[in-house]
Amino acid sequence: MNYPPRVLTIAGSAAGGSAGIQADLKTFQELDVYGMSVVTALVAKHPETGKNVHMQTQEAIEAQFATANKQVGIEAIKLGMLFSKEVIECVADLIADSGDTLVVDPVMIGKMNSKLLADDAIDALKKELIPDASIITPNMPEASVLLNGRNLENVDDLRQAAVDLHKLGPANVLVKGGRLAGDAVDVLYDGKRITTFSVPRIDTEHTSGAGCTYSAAITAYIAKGYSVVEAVHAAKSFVTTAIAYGFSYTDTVGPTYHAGVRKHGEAHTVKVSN
Ligand SMILES: Nc1ncnc2c1ncn2[C@@H]1O[C@H](COP(=O)(O)OP(=O)(O)O)[C@@H](O)[C@H]1O
Ligand SMILES: Cc1ncc(COP(=O)(O)OP(=O)(O)O)c(N)n1
Repeated sequence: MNYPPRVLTIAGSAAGGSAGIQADLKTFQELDVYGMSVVTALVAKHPETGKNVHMQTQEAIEAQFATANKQVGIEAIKLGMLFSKEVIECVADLIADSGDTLVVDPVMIGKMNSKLLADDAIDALKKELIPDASIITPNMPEASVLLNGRNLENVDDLRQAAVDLHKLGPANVLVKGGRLAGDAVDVLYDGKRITTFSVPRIDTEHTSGAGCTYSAAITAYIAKGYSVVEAVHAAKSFVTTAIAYGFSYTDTVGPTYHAGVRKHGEAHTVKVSN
């Protein structure tokens, strides 16, 4: 029997279910890879104290990783919210010799404005994890922070950002243009060639967790044997359909619909150009 590829997300738990570990595992399931998790923190706002980020101990992080690694085995790893310098250093140690595909989503701030990376952790992310990544997937504000505050406004800015971020050492850089005016264009740079992936912007505010869903889908497709370009193409199509069927149970920004492709048939068409 052929078993599905084993994929691990190391990220924060988003209690509301739209992002983080929850988005990653839903995406892994939709794409038929075997999902496992290391929870670094719980993100959930306490109604009285207002405390939003509840860190897990280093011991708990190490225990989860050891379980996934020894009891199951890992083909690909996705990193999401790590929050602190200490967790980044711990995760860097844990995965140091893994040789697995490594997708780094440099999560910093959620769409609801929750702070998901401490200021003093940015340098550690740049030095300890990004250089070893198979691909990094910053959105525009994250790319801007990684480039020391550079202003990014249009697709040409995204192209230059991808080229400059590549100098930090990752094999591939995907800068996501979710916040561009007009079409939703993402730019991939592999050190030699720029490829752009574009879809018409969908008129919705329910995009919570879109970035997590996208990077989880990229991880899943690479684990299934796609090249990086093929994986980004397929993942962009998957996340676009998830965004198209995004919804909300309340009057706040709602989740993307991870089951969009399964429930509604064909995934969205993505224009790919060099
Ligand atoms: N309204 C939209 N219509 C279509 N695609 C979108 C829309 N908003 C974001 N995207 C796409 O969703 C993916 C996630 O991007 P983004 O929202 O920028 O990430 P993040 O959730 O990390 O902030 C990207 O492919 C981006 O182009
Ligand atoms: C626990 C947790 N991790 C990551 C995010 C950010 O998710 P992302 O898909 O990058 O963007 P938002 O749409 O949520 O801003 C999160 N919110 N929570």
